[in-house]
Amino acid sequence: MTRVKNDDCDATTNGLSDECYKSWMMEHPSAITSFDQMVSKAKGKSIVVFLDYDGTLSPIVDDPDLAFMSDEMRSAVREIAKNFPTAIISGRSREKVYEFVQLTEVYYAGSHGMDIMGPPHQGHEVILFQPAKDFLPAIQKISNVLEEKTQKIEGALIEDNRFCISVHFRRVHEKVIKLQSS
Ligand SMILES: O=P(O)(O)OC[C@H]1O[C@H](O[C@H]2O[C@H](CO)[C@@H](O)[C@H](O)[C@H]2O)[C@H](O)[C@@H](O)[C@@H]1O
Repeated sequence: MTRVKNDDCDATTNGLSDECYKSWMMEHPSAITSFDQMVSKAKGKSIVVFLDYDGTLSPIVDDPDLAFMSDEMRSAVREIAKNFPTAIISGRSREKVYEFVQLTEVYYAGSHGMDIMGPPHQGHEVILFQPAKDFLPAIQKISNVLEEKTQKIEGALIEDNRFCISVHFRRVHEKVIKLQSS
């Protein structure tokens, strides 16, 4: 198969082309289908596990407040964290992800990494990393503008993720989205 250079693979409104997607998959194969290769490459190396939350540990649902994780999934993550340092990275606020996950033994990176907290480790206190703290007033202003701009759009929802903001349009009718973008 011909490899397509990453520079030639910009995401378009239709997503990546088949060619680009296949090429990307060659470089980033599924851990499930390449499990043996992954294990052999990991030999002698330190392994750290990074997990996404929405759509990975929880199903995608219409209401972001109802994206609950199953007990089975929670147990699986707990088992992973017993064996490897484990982090959950999310666009959500760190507090919200913790509310869903409820595990003290993992690292949480909320707001796309702008709010990182590590578990207490070998007598040390929890690690907290919040590089965008000074920008909170500006982020709040942006949130207010977004609230104002979207309040008349039926189904639109603003989610305050502390160091970043999500504008949800999953429940906005397709016709309204087309109208707004034209
Ligand atoms: O980095 P992630 O943890 O994947 O966060 C990305 C966004 O996830 C959430 O939104 C997505 O899941 C919702 C619940 O299933 C769904 O309703 C929404 O349409 C998805 O985009 C979260 O609510 C956002 O704040 C995150 O940015």
